[in-house]
Amino acid sequence: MNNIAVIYQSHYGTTQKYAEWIAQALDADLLNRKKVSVSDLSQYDMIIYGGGLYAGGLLGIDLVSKSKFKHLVVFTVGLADPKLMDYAEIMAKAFQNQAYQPDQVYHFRGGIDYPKLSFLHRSLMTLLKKTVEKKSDSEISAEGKAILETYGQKVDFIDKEVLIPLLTYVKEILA
Ligand SMILES: Cc1cc2nc3c(=O)[nH]c(=O)nc-3n(C[C@H](O)[C@H](O)[C@H](O)COP(=O)(O)O)c2cc1C
Repeated sequence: MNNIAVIYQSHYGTTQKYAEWIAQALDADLLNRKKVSVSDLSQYDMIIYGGGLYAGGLLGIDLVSKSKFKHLVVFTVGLADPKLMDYAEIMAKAFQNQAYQPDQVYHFRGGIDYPKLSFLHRSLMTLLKKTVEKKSDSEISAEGKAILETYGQKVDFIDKEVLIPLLTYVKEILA
């Protein structure tokens, strides 16, 4: 089997959980983005990078968005339902160099646990909720909808099954 690194950046563990499942299924190295630099990655045939979505940005993506790798697969983990989301703007911001894009991108749903949020994150969510509430129904984005539906609660949408397309793709490419 080829050398694969699964790298993640996660504040509250949902992205980390998906990364752990992927690494386990592919017998890959699991690395915390905060503990690696680009030079550590040259030994791998494939990099699978996963980051949590925070205020429309993909955590830690600069690690892999500026250097070229043999194979790069990216996954995002957010609160909004991926079936309702348009990720074009997020991915355009994450990969500003149009000439270099990941081979594949996947979007998974995480969760949120309000009592566990940091003061800063909880304040931000309160602010976001107030902004969303001022909008008319037709103006509310998928993220806004998810904030209103889950505000103040503990919700967990993580699901191992959603990884099947990513795992199938990687196995085919590196077969
Ligand atoms: C301050 C804050 C901002 C967030 N912004 C977004 C967002 O823009 N889009 C989204 O889908 N989810 C957003 N979320 C939800 C997180 O992406 C979600 O909780 C995810 O599962 C977190 O991943 P982690 O547990 O790996 O940190 C936000 C959460 C917080 C606390």
